[in-house]
Amino acid sequence: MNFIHFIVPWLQMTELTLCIESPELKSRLRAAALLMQASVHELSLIDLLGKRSLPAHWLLVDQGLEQLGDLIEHFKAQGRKPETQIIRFIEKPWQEYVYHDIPIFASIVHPANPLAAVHVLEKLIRTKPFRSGKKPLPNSNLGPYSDEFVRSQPMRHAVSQLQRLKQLPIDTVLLGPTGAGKDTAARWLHAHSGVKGEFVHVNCAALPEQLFEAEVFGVMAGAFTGAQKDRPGKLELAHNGTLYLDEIDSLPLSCQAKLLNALQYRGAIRLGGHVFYNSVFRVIASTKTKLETLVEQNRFREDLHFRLSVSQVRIPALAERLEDIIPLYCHFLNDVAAQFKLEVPKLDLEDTDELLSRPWPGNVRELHAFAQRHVMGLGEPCTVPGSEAPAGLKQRLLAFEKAVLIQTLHAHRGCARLASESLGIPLHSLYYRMKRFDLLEKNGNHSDDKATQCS
Ligand SMILES: Nc1ncnc2c1ncn2[C@@H]1O[C@H](COP(=O)(O)OP(=O)(O)OP(=O)(O)O)[C@@H](O)[C@H]1O
Repeated sequence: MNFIHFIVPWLQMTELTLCIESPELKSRLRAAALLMQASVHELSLIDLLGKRSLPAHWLLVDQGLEQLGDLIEHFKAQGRKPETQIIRFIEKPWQEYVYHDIPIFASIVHPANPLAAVHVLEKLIRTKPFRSGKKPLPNSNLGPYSDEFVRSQPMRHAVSQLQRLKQLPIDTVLLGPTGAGKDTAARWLHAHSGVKGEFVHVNCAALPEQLFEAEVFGVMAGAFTGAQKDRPGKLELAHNGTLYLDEIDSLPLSCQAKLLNALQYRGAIRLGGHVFYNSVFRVIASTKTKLETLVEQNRFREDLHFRLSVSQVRIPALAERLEDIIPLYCHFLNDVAAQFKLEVPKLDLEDTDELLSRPWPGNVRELHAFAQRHVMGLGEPCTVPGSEAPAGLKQRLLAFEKAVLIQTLHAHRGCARLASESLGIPLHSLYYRMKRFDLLEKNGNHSDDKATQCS
């Protein structure tokens, strides 16, 4: 009730026109208007088309884009620029991302109750300009769990668990399919944990069994041929920080026993050494398969599973996160376009349908790659209206060459020397082409220093 008392005096001055077909939505909005004590008119689309100018400052509609287009054309034909702000109610969140030429001030997903309607209207009207129909979201600083793209229930649940766990120094297992965002979650937990130490990544799938002890526990000089210097292990490096055991489901049983001891006693003895060292760290482990299942199949030690699984968070597959797909995709389109100073492609309903109907076996990683290809115009992921291929063969070849350069530079993190080697062209020739396509600034430092660092 406090909320209503607070906003009512301000909203009393608001004039709303409802042009709403859905009876249910109409009654909710009427109730909302009553709560707001706003001045309300109700008009059908036909009534509106019969008028010479739009009637109120705020026009609330639930019409399709076609009818809205007719409406706008009608007022344009009258020689008047409609000054009314249109708020469109939509059924599904992703419809908001369909860009069009209709000047819609904002889109709201059907509010569930009158109070919610008051809340969204108040917020929108106050924060003008909230979102234009054409411009994608400015999102360069959004964290991975921004409300903008955590809309689905399974992901919201995962994020709320991560929020709870972030400052609890307990070991955590992240479960999820490839590319779903386990690494992202682990880094986020570390970054928000408030600890001073490092985030130390151990890729258990890529670690040969024979090197496990040397890598994880460290080595003393002379421990084996080639061990010329003392080298700290990952366990030591993670002191006061986080030890991230990526793909722990791939760790051989023999290594699991050694790891269990080290986790139990929070320390180890370097290979070839005699002194036990202690290390304080939090363990985060990621797995694609449930550890319980691996235990049942005798592929994972039960005691290690119990040791690690103090808490568990499941990062859902993208296919379970339908509501997140379009906002995430728009975020990636923006980011990639900003990174390479390219145009942000438009999306239409067909694109969104395609994005929502794909199975996404590679999850967020695949969606990201899809957005990269889309921005660079490589292998059209969706039909993009208004982005026809360049007319002549020469232009097409040039566009292709530019896209290949951008992709290669990106793959080598902007290192010109590695990119030139990968493309099989001399460095000076790569610089010449980068200059020609105005790519020199876009990829940051391409100095020889940088090139040397990349070796
Ligand atoms: N919430 C998110 N917001 C933005 N980008 C994300 C998000 N989740 C994942 N990504 C991106 O998706 C890609 C894959 O994510 P990540 O490496 O975290 O997945 P993973 O589950 O650890 O994959 P794998 O099991 O194959 O190692 C990365 O490029 C990451 O930046």
